[in-house]
Amino acid sequence: DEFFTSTDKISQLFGEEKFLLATFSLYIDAEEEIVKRMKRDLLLLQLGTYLDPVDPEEIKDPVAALKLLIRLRAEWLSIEEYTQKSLYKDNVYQILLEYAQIPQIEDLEGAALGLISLQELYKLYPHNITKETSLNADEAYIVGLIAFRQNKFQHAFLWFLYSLDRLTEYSAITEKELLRYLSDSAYHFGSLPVAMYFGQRLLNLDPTNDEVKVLLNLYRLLRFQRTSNPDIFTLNTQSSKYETLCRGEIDERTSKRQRALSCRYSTGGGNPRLMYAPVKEEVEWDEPRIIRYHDIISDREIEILKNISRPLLSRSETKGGVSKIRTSQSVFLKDDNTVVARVNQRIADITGLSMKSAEGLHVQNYGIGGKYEPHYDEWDDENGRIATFLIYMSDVEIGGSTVFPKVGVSLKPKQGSAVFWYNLRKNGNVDLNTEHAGCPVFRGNKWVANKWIHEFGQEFRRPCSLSYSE
Ligand SMILES: O=C(O)CCC(=O)C(=O)O
Ligand SMILES: [Fe+2]
Repeated sequence: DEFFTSTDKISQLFGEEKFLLATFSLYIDAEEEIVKRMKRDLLLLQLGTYLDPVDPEEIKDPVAALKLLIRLRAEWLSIEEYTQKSLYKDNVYQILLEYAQIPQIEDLEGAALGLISLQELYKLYPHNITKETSLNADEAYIVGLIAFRQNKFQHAFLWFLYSLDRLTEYSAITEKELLRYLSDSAYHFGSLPVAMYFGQRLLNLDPTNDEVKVLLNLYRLLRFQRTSNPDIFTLNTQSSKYETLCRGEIDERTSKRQRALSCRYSTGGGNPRLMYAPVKEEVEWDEPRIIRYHDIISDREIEILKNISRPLLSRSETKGGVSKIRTSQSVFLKDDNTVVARVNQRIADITGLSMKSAEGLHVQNYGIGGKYEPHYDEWDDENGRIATFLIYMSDVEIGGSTVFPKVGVSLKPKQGSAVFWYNLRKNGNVDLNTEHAGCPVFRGNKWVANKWIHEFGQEFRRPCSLSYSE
């Protein structure tokens, strides 16, 4: 409205002024109320970390790692809700918060799926895997929800059940929501009586819930049409050879054959650099020949390699790009660093192969349940990956072995040691028995470094053969 052209209108403004100031005062009260709420929420968050601390040492436990991701994300969401509404736009703290490193939803999903793949491999129930670090009802619900969205209905069911068991008055998730998810996941898994049981419990709590009434009627009808009724309470997954090996189940024949293999000191065929410091060489398998070299890299060199790699790590890829079959981060290091160059030289000395056409040293760190499913290192190249030199830069407490499912071999990571094998036979064909995998890491931080050695330059070092069988 226009005021200056009418004194009558101007006199109305007196009332307006009173209103303005009174409202401003109320506004400040409301802001104060928000500050109070922020302080209360901060206290709750602090209390949460105090009562249920995550120890950085414990991150090698997959549940502790997942818990930290879930909590950080939840904390961030509640802080963000306030700061986005804040009066003080773009103040320094808001900017600092914006740049904080917060796990994304994909992190939670990946971590929960890593956990579930460990449960599948080792047949672990939620109460088994949370022996060291327990999850509260809300955290367990999140794991269940991620499993549900990935159609892993049995695991979803078991996690919802675990959550229901831990429900308290402080939980954000409610009994009704959990019962609904329990019923739904049992239905999708195919266990109709269980779906009906939890549906009925929900209806008892919430008698006016018409949707559940409809569902229960549907389940009753379906019950007579369906024949199978799988037991949702018992984990019963079928295992491949890869999974059995990862669980550490080695058959008697394999271990007998392994015991017959030998161990010796080697000078790399009289290499002057190895004459006075021969390497400890152990034959891990005869066909394909897999050799383990002990103490070929020092703890100090390992620390240096980890330190230069840390800021450069990014999600490892496979032939088809980023993939669920390979969950690790890695980086190819350039040869200009002295430690990298020294390690390259040592590999050349030990293997007697030329590093001229080799790839840069590839440092790799695995995540929660991190693995690399069975694959060949050779990518059908003209100048193929003739051999692999795999250095273990850490021990792994549980899981994380390198396994060869075709021949039944399992190699346990041992810090400072390396394993070596030829991917290609002398006739240039891929040795199909060199298919291998990095097993899911169950507990520990697994670091490895690969050196992929290529064909070009090896003509006189590893003579070719025209024979079909060599
Ligand atoms: O981590 C392992 O044990 C195996 C790694 C591997 O096979 C690869 O990176 O190609
Ligand atoms: Fe590999």
